[in-house]
Amino acid sequence: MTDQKASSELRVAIAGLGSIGTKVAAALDQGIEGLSLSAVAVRDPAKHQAFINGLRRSPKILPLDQLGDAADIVVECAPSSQLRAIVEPAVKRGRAAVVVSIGGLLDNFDLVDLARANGGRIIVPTGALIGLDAVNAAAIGTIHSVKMVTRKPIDGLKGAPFIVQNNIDIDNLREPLKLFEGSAREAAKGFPANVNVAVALSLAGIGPDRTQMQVWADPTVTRNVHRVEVEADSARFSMSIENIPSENPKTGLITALSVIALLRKQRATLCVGT
Ligand SMILES: NC(=O)C1=CN([C@@H]2O[C@H](COP(=O)(O)OP(=O)(O)OC[C@H]3O[C@@H](n4cnc5c(N)ncnc54)[C@H](OP(=O)(O)O)[C@@H]3O)[C@@H](O)[C@H]2O)C=CC1
Ligand SMILES: O=C([O-])CC(=O)C(=O)O
Repeated sequence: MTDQKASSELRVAIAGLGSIGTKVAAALDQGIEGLSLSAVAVRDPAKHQAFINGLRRSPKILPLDQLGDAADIVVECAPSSQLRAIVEPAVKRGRAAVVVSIGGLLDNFDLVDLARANGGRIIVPTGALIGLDAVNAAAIGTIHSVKMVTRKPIDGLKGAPFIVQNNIDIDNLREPLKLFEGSAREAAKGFPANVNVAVALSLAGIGPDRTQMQVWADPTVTRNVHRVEVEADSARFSMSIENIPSENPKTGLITALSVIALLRKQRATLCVGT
């Protein structure tokens, strides 16, 4: 009986044990109905040994491309540069890949076809955003426009390629500065660790070229603030979220919780929200 139950469990692997990955691993280890943590991939095993030893049941440590051998669901929690190395082998094996570095998917969109051809799936959590359920629903009808404004504290933006390439000094800002205005696709190139939310929003709605966004460096805020306005034939809605940064100042604390909530839904009897 116990064995039967265990074998019907969905095995979950996590790629990357940083701000998001450690919280998702800990939640799985503490228990999510019908799921178990089977494997992790890390760049430097020694760095993460203490964390792994602290788990109740030690997962295997595997290379990125072997996670799909050990899991039904592979959760990508690494930099976007690693997205392809994580998602490609998983979906080739017909596994589900949960992707948080969703900005990285825009240049690797063939992975969606690869997943389709092999019975795999690519699942994007709402992450650090809000209201993708409403955007999904509105997209069944016609969405006329989606506009998003992101404001982040200086620490959350440091090192973004757009800032470095344009030689913008944000360290001494005293008031908010609009850094960027354009499409979600262009924003993802300039701010790959900052606007995954805009790409998720765009894929739920009218796509990365029609989704308009602004990025502000704002020394007056302490949270990562995202405001979205949607105009559709079914509804008009505005949503905003003020994320408390995690130990990684670019990443809001709620992101890991969103992934955990998504995993909980995989086997939950009562599911709320689309
Ligand atoms: N969708 C959304 O709403 C959001 C998405 N994000 C995105 O989620 C991703 C993860 O964010 P976060 O957890 O804060 O990032 P962190 O930098 O805290 O963690 C990333 C982890 O990936 C590890 N890593 C890097 N390369 C590899 C590799 N080759 N193999 C295995 N592990 C590797 C790093 O290892 P090491 O410790 O050795 O460097 C690090 O532990 C980022 O791309 C971020 O932009 C963030 C916020 C919101
Ligand atoms: O955490 C946030 O507020 C959003 C973020 O970094 C991202 O979308 O990449």
